Amino acid sequence: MQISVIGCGYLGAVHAASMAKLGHDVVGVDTDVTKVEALARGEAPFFEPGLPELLRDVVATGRLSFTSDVADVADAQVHFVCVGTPQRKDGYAADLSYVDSAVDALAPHLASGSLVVGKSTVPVGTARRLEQLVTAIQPESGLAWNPEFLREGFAVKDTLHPDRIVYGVGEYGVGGDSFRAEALLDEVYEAPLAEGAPKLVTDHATAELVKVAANSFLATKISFINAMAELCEATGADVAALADAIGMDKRIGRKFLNAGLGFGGGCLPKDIRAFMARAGELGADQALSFLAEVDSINMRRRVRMVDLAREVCGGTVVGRRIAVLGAAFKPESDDVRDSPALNVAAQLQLQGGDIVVTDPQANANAAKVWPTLKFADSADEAAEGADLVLLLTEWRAFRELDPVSFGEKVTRKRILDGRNVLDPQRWREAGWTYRALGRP
Ligand SMILES: NC(=O)C1=CN([C@@H]2O[C@H](COP(=O)(O)OP(=O)(O)OC[C@H]3O[C@@H](n4cnc5c(N)ncnc54)[C@H](O)[C@@H]3O)[C@@H](O)[C@H]2O)C=CC1
Ligand SMILES: O=C(O)[C@H]1O[C@H](OP(=O)(O)OP(=O)(O)OC[C@H]2O[C@@H](n3ccc(=O)[nH]c3=O)[C@H](O)[C@@H]2O)[C@H](O)[C@@H](O)[C@@H]1O
Repeated sequence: MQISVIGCGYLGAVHAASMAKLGHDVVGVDTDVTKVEALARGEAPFFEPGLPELLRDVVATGRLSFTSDVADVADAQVHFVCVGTPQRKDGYAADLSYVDSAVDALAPHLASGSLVVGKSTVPVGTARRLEQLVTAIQPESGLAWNPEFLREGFAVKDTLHPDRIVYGVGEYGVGGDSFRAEALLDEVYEAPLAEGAPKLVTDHATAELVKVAANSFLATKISFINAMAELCEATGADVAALADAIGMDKRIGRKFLNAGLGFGGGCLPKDIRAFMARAGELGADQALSFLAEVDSINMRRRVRMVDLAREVCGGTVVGRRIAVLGAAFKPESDDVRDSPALNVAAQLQLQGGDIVVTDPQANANAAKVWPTLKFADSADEAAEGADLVLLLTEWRAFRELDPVSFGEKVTRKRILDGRNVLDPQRWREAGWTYRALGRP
């Protein structure tokens, strides 16, 4: 099948390459010409495990190409919209300007019988509005919403082998027939469906809500355990043991109960805020008032880490050399959007600390956001002469540090484990002062 993917960022580049891997003929479209040129050479413009190999593989088959001109995709039967929906600068709502301009630019090129498929995360109601816009220009077309649940760091695997596939089909569907929209998507996802991925077909609004509800639930789970961490800190209890114990209840589950610095990234924080904003517009703000608490518990973790660093440094960080291990919002990613690690590093620098950051993949992106920070190529280099070490993104290289040899680099053996991933006993036995969020 001929497919286009509009917007080739973290989501779209992986989606385009994966669809070509499934055997489709795919054209990726992006307004960023540099990105298009890199992708056309088969180079991933960001770090994502498995993506470089996949891109090289499918670009070489000729099934995947890239363009910055949306007119080039007029022959496609299915068009996936994967552009960004960041938080607006003037509040919590999602900025839909990229989605609107992508669909506006695409609509005049839609062939009869083609389907526009939204994958970006949008406020409920967007699909219906866009469907009216699209069918006004090409009445023999339709629009479906097919939310994406991939995780950065596992994006290729999550796309090729999804936990579930959700289609939100419209009232009209292609040429007035919503079954046609479903049939086209079945053809796109033939391989994962044949592998047993569950499929859920619903209306536009439910599909849009499934996505933000899932991210809100994940965010709530993380803030729940971080609220327990606050209690643990007040009582001397251990949140890691608590998470293990409650997680053994199959109804609760241990996943997404890792307490620490909390959630960041280009999705969870902005999605819960956009969801609250949309609920307000719909007159249902009370229903989601708990998400404001989820957000503030999360943001408090960053403040707590900064306070703890100051406390361990004897009341001030002014002039203290602090090594920050991690800048990405999570391991296996170079994404620093709303990164808790980078936020803490920046706050400590603003308070007068002499901060050296190191991240296996995200140094360059972090330097674009905070050019005044110093960056090192390794944990050892960052730790040289440090008065304090902060582990803020749990890359394997940091989790596996040897406390004995690492201890030889620093001036003072003090470490704050912002992700609860080190063995406190081992580090203490090697002479370190070990502190973590939510642990005695
Ligand atoms: N990053 C992730 O892991 C996931 C993201 N999502 C959602 O997917 C959407 C995209 O997210 P990311 O890929 O992370 O964002 P991103 O910022 O990495 O990528 C967006 C891309 O769209 C391009 N673009 C903007 N306007 C365009 C236009 N008019 N025509 C063509 N290209 C255009 C940009 O140049 C950029 O390359 C968001 O709604 C996000 O919430 C959903 C699931 C996972
Ligand atoms: O909509 C999206 O873009 C995606 O958002 C998240 O994926 P992602 O942002 O890649 O990363 P997660 O693995 O969910 O982690 C998010 C943040 O939560 C933090 N986290 C995660 C788990 C945990 O137990 N504790 C915790 O603090 C991570 O460190 C990270 O900062 C969801 O997991 C995906 O299903 C979704 O598709």
